[in-house]
Amino acid sequence: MKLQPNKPNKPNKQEKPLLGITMGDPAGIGPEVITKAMASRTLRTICRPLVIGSMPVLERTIKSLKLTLKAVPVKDHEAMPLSQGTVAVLDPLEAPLGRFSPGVAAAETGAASVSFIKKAVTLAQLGCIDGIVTAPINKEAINLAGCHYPGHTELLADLTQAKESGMMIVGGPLRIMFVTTHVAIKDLPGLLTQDKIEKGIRLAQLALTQLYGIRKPKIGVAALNPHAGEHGLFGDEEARVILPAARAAQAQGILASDPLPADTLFGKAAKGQYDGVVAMYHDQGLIPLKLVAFGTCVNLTVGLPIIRTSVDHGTAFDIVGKGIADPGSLLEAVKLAAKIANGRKSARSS
Ligand SMILES: NC(=O)c1ccc[n+]([C@@H]2O[C@H](COP(=O)([O-])OP(=O)(O)OC[C@H]3O[C@@H](n4cnc5c(N)ncnc54)[C@H](O)[C@@H]3O)[C@@H](O)[C@H]2O)c1
Ligand SMILES: N[C@H](C(=O)O)[C@H](O)COP(=O)(O)O
Repeated sequence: MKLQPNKPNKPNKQEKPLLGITMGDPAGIGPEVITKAMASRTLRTICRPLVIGSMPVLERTIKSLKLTLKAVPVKDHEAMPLSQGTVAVLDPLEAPLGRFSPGVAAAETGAASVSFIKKAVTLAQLGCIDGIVTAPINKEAINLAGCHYPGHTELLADLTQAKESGMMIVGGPLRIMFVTTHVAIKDLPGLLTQDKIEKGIRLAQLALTQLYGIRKPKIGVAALNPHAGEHGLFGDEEARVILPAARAAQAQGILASDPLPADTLFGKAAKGQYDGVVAMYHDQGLIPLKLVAFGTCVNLTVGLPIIRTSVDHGTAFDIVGKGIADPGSLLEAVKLAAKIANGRKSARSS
């Protein structure tokens, strides 16, 4: 059997989606969470998994965790072993990854993690896989390797030439779309523009309607400053850019709120008053998310031409090699990618 391009016009509804799972930074906990997830029965009931990563690293991880799994190499467009107990691995590196220090950011492992992502994107674009699920990269390491991106989100947007895309993270009762991602707090006021906030609201609307099937989602738009700026007393971003963006979205029929004090908005969303929230910056949305659901949240890039989900955690260098990394978020990311892929297959065949 070959890793053939899937036929978009004749989808096989019975077949589980084929998902490429990128290893992330080999010096982080990516290999461990992938290996643990591969050993669980759940994963194979959801999808046909293909690990895109370093073969020797995966073999070492299986050994150190004392798991009865066998890593089987897969070359481009080649046979794919799918039985329980085997892990199909596509290693795209020209030479096997050499020795490296686990738990340390380095150019070599950073470069490897970028190669895994690029390979997965190519396979998804060719239709050989139905979507990609990414294990964590280390942003410092990819930058040491000369890949000057703040994260997967922006790299994937460029690789796929997405017109409009952005980061959404879902977990527990919260679905949060981010206007900015990895930026310094001191640069935030200059980076928050009406255009970017409108885009965040549009992407939240897209995800909530198309992926979650909510016909008229209620979207809470977070303010930036304490008490939503208190009429200019604590900042003018609300009046200058956030309110105009919210009003522009409202004029298009989107049920977006005016800017709301962020300290109470997330609690309201958690109780179901909002279907999703647009957060102005990383920690504004990620602190509530990770407080209520760390380990089960899923990061989703909305607006890409390919399916991409990811874990809610990073490379966790402090626990590498200890055998205690939790694969929960990876399993949730696989479930969501498979659900989206199945939905698209059904839509194509109906
Ligand atoms: N999806 C991604 O690629 C992604 C996501 C988040 C962070 N990162 C990157 O990871 C690196 C480290 O970031 P960080 O230290 O802020 O966050 P982190 O998530 O790596 O670690 C934060 C804390 O959570 C713990 N932790 C994380 N994942 C865990 C798991 N699966 N099981 C048990 N404990 C876990 C760690 O041990 C650590 O104490 C950075 O380079 C960051 O940019 C990547
Ligand atoms: N902000 C995310 C988190 O903290 O979980 C993560 O760093 C996302 O990064 P990517 O753009 O690499 O998905």
